[in-house]
Amino acid sequence: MKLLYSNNKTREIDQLAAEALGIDSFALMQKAGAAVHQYLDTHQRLLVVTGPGNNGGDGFVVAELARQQGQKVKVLALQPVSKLTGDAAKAAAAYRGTVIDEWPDENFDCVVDAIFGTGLTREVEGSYASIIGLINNNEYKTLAIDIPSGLNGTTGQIKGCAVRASQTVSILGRNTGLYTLDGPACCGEILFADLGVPAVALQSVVAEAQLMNREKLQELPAARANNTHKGSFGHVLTVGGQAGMLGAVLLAGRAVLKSGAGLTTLITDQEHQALVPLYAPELMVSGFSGTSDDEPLSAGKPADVVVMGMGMGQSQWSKQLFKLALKTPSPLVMDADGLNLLARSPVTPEHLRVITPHPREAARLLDVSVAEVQQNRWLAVRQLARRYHCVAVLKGSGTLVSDGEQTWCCPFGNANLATAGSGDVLAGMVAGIMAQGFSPLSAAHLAVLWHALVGTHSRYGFTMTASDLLDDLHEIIH
Ligand SMILES: NC(=O)C1=CN([C@@H]2O[C@H](COP(=O)(O)OP(=O)(O)OC[C@H]3O[C@@H](n4cnc5c(N)ncnc54)[C@H](O)[C@@H]3O)[C@@H](O)[C@H]2O)[C@@H](O)CC1
Ligand SMILES: [K+]
Repeated sequence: MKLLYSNNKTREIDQLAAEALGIDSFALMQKAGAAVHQYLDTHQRLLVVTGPGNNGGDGFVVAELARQQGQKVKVLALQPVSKLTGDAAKAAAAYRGTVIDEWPDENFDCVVDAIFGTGLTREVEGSYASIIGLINNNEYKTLAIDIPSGLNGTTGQIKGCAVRASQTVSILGRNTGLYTLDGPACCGEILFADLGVPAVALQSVVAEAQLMNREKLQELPAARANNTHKGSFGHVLTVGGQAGMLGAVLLAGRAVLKSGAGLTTLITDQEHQALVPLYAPELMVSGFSGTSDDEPLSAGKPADVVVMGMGMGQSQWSKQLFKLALKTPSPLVMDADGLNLLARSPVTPEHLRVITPHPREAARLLDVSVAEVQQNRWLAVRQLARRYHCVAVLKGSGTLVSDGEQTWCCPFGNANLATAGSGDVLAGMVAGIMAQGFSPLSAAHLAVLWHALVGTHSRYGFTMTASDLLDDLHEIIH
C-alpha cells in the first residue's frame, strides 16, 4: 500500500520517523543523504546543487559521502554556506570537498538537485530560476532529492519553473504532488527511501490518497463459470451521439462490451440507427427522435447501468434525452456533455454513481475556473464527489478517483491517451465493469488503471487511437 501525503503531513512524518528511530533530525538527514547516495554510487563525476534549507542539507550529506567514496564531486551552493542554519549548516560544515558559486564549465555524469524540497513557498525566480534552466538544459542525468525543485510537493504545480529530473528519490513520505499534474513530467522515475522506519510508526498521520497498483486488475475475473450467459454480465444503456456525433457513443458502447459486460444498447440519434450495426454489429441500437413521442429509455426491465453524455451535445435533442435518462432508475455514469448538462441542472439525480470530468468539465461542475481545479486537483476531486454524491474521476496527468472520503491516484498513463475518443472509451469501461457487479468506486478505479496501462504500453505510442486502445484492452489483463 503506497500512501500519499501533503507537504504538511510529510513534515509530521519526518518528526515521527526520528522518534521511531530514536535519533535527532540531523541524524535523520544523514540517513536520508545515505539513502539518496545509494542511487549515485555508479557515477564518477557529480555536481550537487544546494539551496537554502534542509533539502540543501541533504545535498551536502550526499556530496560528502560521494567524496569519501572517491567520486569526483562539487557542490554548487546557491545559498552561501555562511548563511545556512540548523541541520543544513551542520551538513555543510561536515562536507570537506569543493564548494563553488557559479555553474562550472566542465562535464559531469549526474547533477543532484538539492535546491528546494517541501519548504518551497513561492515562485522560483532570479538566480534560482537561471540555475534550474541550466540543469534542465544539460544532457546529464539529473537526480532530484525528495521533490524536483520548483514543484509544489502538495499540488504538483510548477511554481515558476522546476527541475525536470530523470529520477526523484522521495524520502519517508510520498508527496501527492509527485503524482499528478506537472509532477510526473518533473519527477522522471520515482524511487522511494523509507529509511527503515516501520509503517506502523507513521500510521497516525492521515494520508491524502493512495497510489493505484496494477495488482488491482486481478479482481477482474480471469475465467467465467460455464453455466452463464450474456445476461449474467449486465446490460448497459449507452446514451449519447447527437446527429453527426456517432463516433463517441460507438466507442463507448464497444468499450462497455470489451470490458466484459454482456449486452449494451446504444440510445442515439435516430439517423444513426441503421449505421450502428455496420460499424459494430454486436451493439444493439434504439433511435431517439428528440420529440416528446420518444419512449422511456428502458421499457421493461431497467438496465444494470446507464452511461450517458458521449457526443451528446447540448441541443434541444440532448436536453430531452438527458431528461429521459435521468428518469431511468438505473445507476448512472456521466461523461462529457452529460456533465455539462448536469452542471446546469437544478437537481442532481439520486442514482448518479460516477462522473468522469476532465478539468474543464470539472470547473463547470464546481463553478470555478480550470486554473482553480488544477491548482489543487486533490481538493477538486473530493469536492466533486461530495457535491454530486458520487464517485468522481478527475482526468488528466495523474488521474484521481475519489468518493469524497477515499482518494486514489493513478501513477500510470501518459500522453498517448490524449487522443480523441479516449474519454469515451473510459466512460464505457466504467459502466461495463459496474454492470458486472463491481461497486462504483471499484469500477472507476479498475477502469482508470486498465485504460492508463493500455495507453502506457501501447505498441502504437503516440500514434495510438481510441480504437487501438479498445483493441489492446485484453493485452494488459492476460
Ligand atoms: N525535517 C526532517 O527531519 C528531514 C528533512 N529532509 C529534507 O528537508 C526538506 C525540507 O527542508 P526545509 O523545510 O528546510 O525546506 P527546503 O529545503 O525545501 O527549503 C526551504 C528554504 O527555501 C526558501 N524558499 C522557499 N521557496 C523559495 C523560493 N521560491 N525562492 C527562494 N527561496 C525559497 C525558504 O525561505 C527556506 O529558506 C525535505 O524536502 C527533505 O529534502 C530530509 O533531510 C529528511 C529529514
Ligand atoms: K530537490
